[in-house]
Parts: sequence; C-alpha cells; structure tokens
Amino acid sequence: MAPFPATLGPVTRSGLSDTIAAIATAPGSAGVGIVRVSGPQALEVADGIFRGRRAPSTTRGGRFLFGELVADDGEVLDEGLCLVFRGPRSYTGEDVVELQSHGSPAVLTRVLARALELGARPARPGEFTLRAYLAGRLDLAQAEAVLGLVEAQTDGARRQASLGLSGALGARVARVAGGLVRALAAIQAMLDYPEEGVPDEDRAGPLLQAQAELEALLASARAGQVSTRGARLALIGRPNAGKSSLLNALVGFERSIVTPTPGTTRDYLEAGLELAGVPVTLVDTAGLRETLDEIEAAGVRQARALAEAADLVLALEDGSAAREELPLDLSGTPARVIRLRTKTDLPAAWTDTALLDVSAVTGAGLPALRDAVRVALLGDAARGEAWLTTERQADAARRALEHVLAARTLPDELASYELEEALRALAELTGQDVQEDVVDAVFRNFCVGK
Ligand SMILES: Nc1nc2c(c(=O)[nH]1)N(C=O)[C@@H](CNc1ccc(C(=O)N[C@@H](CCC(=O)O)C(=O)O)cc1)CN2
Ligand SMILES: Nc1nc2c(ncn2[C@@H]2O[C@H](COP(=O)(O)OP(=O)(O)OP(=O)(O)O)[C@@H](O)[C@H]2O)c(=O)[nH]1
Repeated sequence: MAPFPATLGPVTRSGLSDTIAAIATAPGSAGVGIVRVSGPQALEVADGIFRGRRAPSTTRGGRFLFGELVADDGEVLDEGLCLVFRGPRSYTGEDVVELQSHGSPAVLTRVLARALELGARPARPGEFTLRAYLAGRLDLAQAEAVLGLVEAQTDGARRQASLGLSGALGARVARVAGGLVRALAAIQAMLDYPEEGVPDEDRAGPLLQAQAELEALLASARAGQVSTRGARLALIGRPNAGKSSLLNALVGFERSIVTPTPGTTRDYLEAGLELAGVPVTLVDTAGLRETLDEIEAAGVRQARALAEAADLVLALEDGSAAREELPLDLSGTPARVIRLRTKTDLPAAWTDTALLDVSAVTGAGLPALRDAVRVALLGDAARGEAWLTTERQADAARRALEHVLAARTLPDELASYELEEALRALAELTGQDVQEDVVDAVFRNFCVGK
C-alpha cells in the first residue's frame, strides 16, 4: 500500500513530522495509566522523563524498562515502566514510547506535562490511529473498527469491531473489487478485440456475483449499525397490558448489565440490557399510562412519537381480559412491530395466532420473543462475517452497488465507466482513495490518546 493516499491534502498530513503525546488511558483512578508518545523525538522525550538502568534511546524496540519517572527538577513523580517500540514496528509506524505509571490523574498529568516540555505537542483526537492509517498499517475501515473497540458496550459490538480490525471487512470488499476488475478486463478485451468474441459470461458472471456480494454487505449494514449504536425498543399497550412486568422479566432474565434509569422528566422508564449481543434500551412510557385509556389525542401523539423514534415496537395486549383495540394505530409509521399476547399463564379470554404468546410471570414465550427481536434487529446477517458498521461505509457500498447495477444494463463503453466508478466507491470504503475531509470526519470521533 502507498505510504499515504495521494488525495490526502495538507491539513491531514500536516505535523506528521512532529512528536505527539497524550494520556492513553481513561480519566480517573486506575491501577496503571499510560502516557503515549509517538514521532521522531519520542525516544529523546523518554530519555528526558525516564531514569532507569539504561536510557530508552539505547534500548532495542520491543523491550520495556523499569525505573523512575522524573520531573524537570529531578523530583521523582512515580516509579514506572517505559515501553520502547522502534518504527516501523509500532502501532503508528513511528518511534513510540509508552510511559506506564500508577493510574492517577495527578501522576499522568505531570508525566504528560513533562513530555510536552521536552518537545512533544498534545495529540489531537485519534491522531495515533490516524498516523497508523497514514503509514498504511490500517485501512480506514480498520481505523473505524479501532473506534468501535474503544466504544464497544456489548459483546456483539466488540465482535464486529474485532472482525473489522482483523481486516475481514477489507478482505470482503477486496473480493468484490476483484470481481469488478475481472468484469472490467472482459469489457476492455471486448472493446479492444471485438473480432475475438469474448464470451458474454466473462462479463455477466463476475458482475452478478459482485452485485450479490454488495447486496449482502448492505444487508449487514443495518445489523452492524444496530450492534454498534444499540437499539431502542418501545413498549406500547393499554394500561395494565403488562408492559412493566414484561420489561422487568426481560431485564431479569438477562445476565448482563441492568441500569434502570427513570427518564429525566419522569415520564418514561428506560432499562438497558443486552439482547442477542445488541445493546438495547427498553422504553416504557409511564406518562402514557393515564392518558391512553381515554385515547386522548396528546397521549396517542406521544406514543406514536415514541414508536417512531424506536427501532422496534413491542405492542402488548392483555390475553386474560376482553380484547380491546391497541391504543394507537401503527400502520403508516415506519416502526416495525412485534405484537404480543400477554399473561398467557392465566385463562385465555381470546387467542390470535398472529400474536406471540408471552407470560412475564412464568417466562413462557420469552425465548421466542428474544429470537423475534434478534431477527427484527439484525436480520439474517451471518454472525461470523464482517459487517459494515458505519454509515460512511454503507454509503460507499450503496454507491458501488448503484454503479454495478447501471453497468449491467449499459453498453460496453459506458459500462466500463460505471465499473471504474464502482471501484472508486469501494476504494473509498477502505480509504485507499478518499477525500481528506472524509478522513478528518472519521478521526474527529476518536478520543485523545487513541
Ligand atoms: N499498552 C498498550 N496496549 C495496547 C495497545 C497499545 O498501544 N499499548 N494497543 C494499541 O492501541 C492495542 C494493541 N495494538 C497494537 C498493535 C500493534 C503494535 C505494534 O507495536 N506492532 C508492531 C510490532 C509487532 C511485534 O513486535 O511483533 C508491528 O506490527 O510491527 C502494538 C500494539 C491494545 N493494547
Ligand atoms: N398472571 C400474570 N399477571 C401479569 C402478567 N404480566 C402482568 N401481570 C399483572 O398485570 C397487572 C399489570 O401489569 P403491569 O406490568 O403493571 O402492566 P402495565 O402495562 O405496565 O400497566 P401500567 O403500569 O398501568 O401501564 C399487574 O397486576 C401484574 O402483576 C403475566 O404475565 N401474568
């Protein structure tokens, strides 16, 4: 891969020759904390801070030293470790030094301040990973996966980010690009040697396959974003339908982190849990409880707004009492709905096979409900495959697919133009051919020190 994409402009590249430093660990007290330094003067900076049996600048890469971290006046700030990575064998590809101390803000801010005195400048958000990208050690999708790993709240989000970092997404995209290049070659041969008679399948076959792969990738995008960003599930139903009990049952049956937080306005209750690896926020509207009975317009509007803001609606009807209309009509809203008949441990007042039977008391039907939620949120995106996890990636894949679809119907000359555009969109996805502002936008979301 090229040292950095040719289209990158001066802003992204600026300051690559200077040395950056940042606290790499989270704020607050911890057993250990890290100040990371990267750039040509990293070893010099380390020599100025670290006092041990040997100087960092005389140490081979891949080693760590034990010693003291000292201030400019010689005061010992803390004991600590110094890890030496010599470029290009480091995270950024440059010389990198890690100063690992005890993890208090008091120690870490002093170590960082000393690094800045010695000539480093504060790193911008994501700048270490940006440098790794510019050095060609990560593609843009991998850099986004690093962010995903830093921010992962659930095992599902972690799994997708880890797959992305391993390069699995880049490999999937490269497969599609390979097919497009083959189709392009067939078209070129047709244009250059029309009398040779290049078989039509040479062009159509790879194109069809590329189309199918792009469609599968795009189908994974929704799942990828849901698994990273999480999903909101709204519980809708008449008073007494069993919303709170179902919320408690779902939360209670999950092993993972439970954070019941009353809504700031006390109008609704939210509970966080993990369903099928997806961070899910269940929303139960307390404010609606009084108003829905009278089908008051404001209450229904609020419920509708809640449903529309949700990724998925669970619509509950009490199976033990005379059946009443749902309190609001969800047809015509984009919300997807799973309809439930509740309290199935009690004698049934009615049945309806279109609804999923659940009992919050016995737990009957909850596994089927969790399954239905998983399918509604993730579709059938294969778990072991790398998914598109950001809107930026999905947008690039969408454009690539549009060009492939166009290429399938156009005459050769125009088709080859469309395929080149499709390849350009794929190169954008992995960051091989991308505008500087796009790169900047990716790294703006990072934290300092990453
Ligand atoms: N202390 C610490 N932990 C960390 C990181 C780090 O930078 N520091 N990471 C980062 O954020 C992650 C690990 N990622 C890393 C990736 C590459 C290299 C690296 O130096 N690679 C070189 C050398 C490999 C080798 O010696 O075999 C290379 O690939 O050439 C280091 C960390 C997670 N844990
Ligand atoms: N037997 C049985 N009773 C249930 C079940 N779910 C809820 N109930 C009972 O039905 C009543 C209403 O349940 P809630 O969970 O408070 O219903 P809700 O929809 O949140 O009602 P509001 O708080 O008024 O909005 C309570 O007395 C529950 O104990 C169930 O699965 N089986």
